[in-house]
Amino acid sequence: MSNLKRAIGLMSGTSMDGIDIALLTTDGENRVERGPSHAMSYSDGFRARLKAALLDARSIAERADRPGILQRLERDLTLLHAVAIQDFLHEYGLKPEEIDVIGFHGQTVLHRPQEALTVQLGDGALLASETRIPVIYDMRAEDMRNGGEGAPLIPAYHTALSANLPIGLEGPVVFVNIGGISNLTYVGEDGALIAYDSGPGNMLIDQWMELHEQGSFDAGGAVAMSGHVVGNIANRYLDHEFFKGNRRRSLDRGDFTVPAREEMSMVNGARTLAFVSAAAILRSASHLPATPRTYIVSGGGRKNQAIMAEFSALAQCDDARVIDADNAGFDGDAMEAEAWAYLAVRSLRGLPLTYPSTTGCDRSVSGGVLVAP
Ligand SMILES: Nc1ncnc2c1ncn2[C@@H]1O[C@H](COP(=O)(O)OP(=O)(O)OP(=O)(O)O)[C@@H](O)[C@H]1O
Ligand SMILES: CC(=O)N[C@H]1[C@@H]2OC[C@@H](O2)[C@@H](O)[C@@H]1O[C@H](C)C(=O)O
Repeated sequence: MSNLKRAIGLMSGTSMDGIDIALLTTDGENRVERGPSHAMSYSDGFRARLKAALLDARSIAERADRPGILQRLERDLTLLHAVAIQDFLHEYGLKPEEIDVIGFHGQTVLHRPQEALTVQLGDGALLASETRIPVIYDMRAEDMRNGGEGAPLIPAYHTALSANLPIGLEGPVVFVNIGGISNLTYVGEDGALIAYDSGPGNMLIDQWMELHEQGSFDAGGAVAMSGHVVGNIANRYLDHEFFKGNRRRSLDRGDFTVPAREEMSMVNGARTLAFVSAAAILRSASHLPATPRTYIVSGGGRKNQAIMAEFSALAQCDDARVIDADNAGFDGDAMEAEAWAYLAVRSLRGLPLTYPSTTGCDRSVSGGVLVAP
C-alpha cells in the first residue's frame, strides 16, 4: 500500500504577520510533490493582540495554562486557521475528504527550552471539527520531553529537499530560514545533518520600524539601503553569549531586545539590524564541522535587500554563495508551511521529527498529537 498522503501545512511564525498555508503530497520520506500555497495576513488589530499575548504568556507555569487574553485568543487564532483552510480548499477546488491530514503549528507565545517549556496557541480539536480533516498539532513538546530544544523542526524537511538540489550547487549546503528568528540546517556532503537556531532574523528590524511608526517591516530593505552600519551597536548584539561556546540552543523572541530609539537614526538602525541578522548567521555557521559553500535562503528576510547584500558579502569571504530558495527551485515563502505538512505525515507514520543533531534531543523522536474530526 502506498504511504503517499495529501497534507496541508499551516504556519504562523514568530513574525506574527499571518498564516502561511501549503499543500504537499508526500510519504514523509523522500517523495515530495509540492502543491499550491497561500498567505493570509493578520489584521493590525489581531497582530496587536498576539503581541499583547506574549506578555500574558510570561506567567504560564504549566503548558496548558491560558492566563489573561490567551484563552480567547487561542480560540480566535484557531478559527482564523479554519478560515484559511476553507478559503484554500475553495480556491483549489478541494474537498475536506481529499486531504489526509493538516499539520498545525499554532502560534508560539512562550519558548523556554532551559525549563523544557514551549507553548504554541492552537486548539487542534477545534480545528479538526471546524475543517472535518484530521489534525496533527503540538509537534514540539515530545522533543522537549526527550531533552531537546523543541526547535528547529524544519530540518527533517530540508533533508528531503536536499535530495533534489539543482545540479552544480557546491556543497556543503546550508538551508537558512530568515523569519522573525533565523535558523540553519547543514547538509554535509557525507549526508550529515546539523541544525540549530542562528540568531535574530527580522524581529529586531520589525520592532525598530514599529518604534519609528514606519509600518511593521522594512519593505525590500529600502530604509536599510540608505543607512550605514553602526559598528559598536552591531557588536553589542554579536557579542551576545548565544553565539559563544559549543552548545547551540533555540531562541525565544525575548532573547534579543530592540535598541533604544535615540541610539541611532532610523535608517542607520535599519541597516545595522539587517547587518546583525546576516552576521548572526555567519557567526552561528562558524560552529559547523565544515565551511558551507552554498546558503539557500527562505523566509521573509530574503526579501530584505540589505540583509541579502550583507549576507552575500560576508559569505564571499568564505568563498560561499548565497542564493534565494526561489532560485534553487523551491518556494521561499511556503517552505515552513510545506514542512508542517511533511512533519504531519511523518508523525502519522511514527517517523522521527527531530534528531540529536538537530534539537539536541537524547534520541530520534517523533511527536505531534493527532485529533480526528
Ligand atoms: N517584502 C519584504 N521586504 C522586506 N522584508 C520582508 C518582506 N516580506 C516579509 N519580510 C520580513 O519577513 C518577515 C516574515 O517572515 P516569515 O514569514 O518568514 O517569518 P515567520 O515565519 O513569521 O517567522 P519564523 O520563521 O521565525 O517562525 C516579516 O515580518 C518581515 O520582517
Ligand atoms: C519555538 C519556535 O516557535 N521556534 C521557531 C522560531 O522561528 C524560527 C526559529 O525560531 C525556529 O526554531 C522555529 O521555527 C521553525 C519553523 C522550526 O521549528 O523549524
